[in-house]
Order: sequence, then C-alpha cells, then structure tokens
Amino acid sequence: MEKVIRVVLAGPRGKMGTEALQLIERTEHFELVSAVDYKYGGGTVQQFYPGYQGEAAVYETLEECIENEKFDVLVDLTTPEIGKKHAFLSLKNGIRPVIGTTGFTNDELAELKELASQNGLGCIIAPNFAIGAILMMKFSAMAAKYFKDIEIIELHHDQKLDAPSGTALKTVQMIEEAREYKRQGHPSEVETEKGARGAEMNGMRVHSVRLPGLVAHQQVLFGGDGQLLTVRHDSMNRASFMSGVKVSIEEVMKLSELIYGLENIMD
Ligand SMILES: NC(=O)C1=CN([C@@H]2O[C@H](COP(=O)(O)OP(=O)(O)OC[C@H]3O[C@@H](n4cnc5c(N)ncnc54)[C@H](O)[C@@H]3O)[C@@H](O)[C@H]2O)C=CC1
Ligand SMILES: O=C(O)C1=N[C@H](C(=O)O)C[C@H](O)C1
Repeated sequence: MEKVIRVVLAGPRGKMGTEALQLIERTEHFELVSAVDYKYGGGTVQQFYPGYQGEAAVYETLEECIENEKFDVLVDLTTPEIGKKHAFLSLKNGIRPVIGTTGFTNDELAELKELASQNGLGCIIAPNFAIGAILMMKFSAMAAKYFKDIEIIELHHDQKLDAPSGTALKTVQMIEEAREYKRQGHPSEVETEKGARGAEMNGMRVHSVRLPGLVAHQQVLFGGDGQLLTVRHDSMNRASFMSGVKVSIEEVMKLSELIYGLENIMD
C-alpha cells in the first residue's frame, strides 16, 4: 500500500478548491487533514462540502493550521497574493507546497528556490496543471525555433484576477529559452489606442481576453512567409487540472528542490 500523504487545502470553496477536495477524498493515499478558509475558521469542511464524511477542521489562517496540525503538503488554490505568502510560510515550517496560484516574480521564484533547497524540501509551483496546456507550451517552444514572429492570446473567465495569465507568462519564458529577442510588428507601428497591441514581452505581444463563458484557453500564433501556425489549448472545466494536482502532490514528496512548471517533472 502507498504511504498516505497528509494534505491541507487552502481555498477549499473556490472553483478549483471544490474539485481538489473531491480529488483528495477519492484518492486512497491522500488524507485531508484540514482546510484553510477565512470564512469558516473554527468550523469543519462538512459545513460547505455536503456529503463529506471526514472530520477535517477549518482554520482561518495557515499559521493557525501549522500550529495545530501535522501534515506533509499544502495545496494552495487561493489568490496570487495569498499563494505567495503560503509558499514562503510552508517552506519555513517544513511543509511542501503545491501552488496553483500565479503571479510570482522571478525574484520571488529565486528566493523560494533557495529556501526549498536550504530546507531540502520539495516545492511545486505550477502555472498550469493541465497536461494539454503543458504540451501546448512545449510545442510552442519547439515551433519558436523555426517561427520567430509570435503573438499569444490567452482567454479566461471574467473572475480571473491576474493578467496576463500565469500560463502566458510561462509560455513567454519557455519561448525566450528557444529564440532570441525579436520585436513583433512594424518598427514604426503606433498604438492610437493604448493597449491595442497587447503587452510586449521579449518582443512578443501578449493579449488577455476576459469573458463570462470562458474557462481557460490559450492560443499561440506563429507567422512565417505565406504560412501561419496556431497551437491552441482549451480547458473546458476545472476537472482538466486535477490529474496535474494529483501528480504534483505525489511528486512534491520525492523532491528536495523547487520545480516551476510541471514540464520539469514530465518524462
Ligand atoms: N495552476 C493551474 O492550473 C490553475 C490555477 N488557477 C489559479 O488558482 C487560483 C484559484 O482559482 P479559482 O478556484 O478559479 O478561484 P476562486 O475565486 O473560485 O477561488 C479562490 C478561493 O480562495 C479563497 N481564498 C481567498 N483568500 C483566502 C485566504 N486568505 N485563505 C483561504 N482561502 C482564501 C476564496 O474564498 C475562494 O473560495 C487562482 O489564483 C487561479 O489563477 C486556476 C485554475 C488552474
Ligand atoms: O485563473 C484561472 O482560471 C487559471 N489560472 C492559471 C493561469 O493564470 O494560467 C491556469 C489556467 O489558465 C486557469
């Protein structure tokens, strides 16, 4: 039998958190120790997750949870601001973080990497847990060797707090590793309306669409002489992210360093 991994979930009532609760519950070798939720602090998970048979308590803050519980992994599916705070706090307290929130700067990633290595702890920061999205990024990096003119369009639901998405930022980073800086468009182009050409990153243009009805989508457009290539991924629901969350909880237990992006733990 596999060793049981004791998990705490931050953000259990969110769109991702609700899926993650179900994943933890149905996975035999995962144990939900407790949840962190500012609204239900002092209560139990049963209060907002009908049908749940366990006794996991809810803490208002991660600090309180760490003081009272023993666990292996923190899964964070809250907000960019809280995800960052929880990543540092976990590593400082001997807990392995699996962070799904986005918005980490390079300096913050470097600081967390150092902290994880110093403490010999695994830490996974995953801009996107969906296998298809990881392949979309890998294919984009491959294509960038041959097509230097690139525009990224990421499309998300209108409740998303950060723009561009973590996936778009990671895609830019992976493309940067595969191609030199190249400024997109005409050298003398002018935006008569600010923002019309999107954000400029390593010469690429990144456009963020926010609409009700969307979940999480991205297309990377490559232009060449007389040809276009589009690499696109669509998450139609949050279940698409759960196999990546499961693998991350399992893999973070075997790591003693920080991994940024699941492509680094895929064969
Ligand atoms: N890496 C990935 O593959 C994915 C990452 N995400 C990211 O995950 C995060 C959550 O996404 P959704 O579930 O769609 O958002 P959501 O808004 O539905 O859920 C966020 C939850 O966090 C809770 N929360 C806020 N502050 C908190 C705190 N201090 N302590 C505990 N809980 C707190 C909120 O009450 C809410 O229930 C976002 O940052 C999003 O960008 C979303 C989908 C996929
Ligand atoms: O907020 C979301 O929904 C998502 N966030 C991640 C991101 O910023 O890339 C992953 C996915 O796109 C969904």
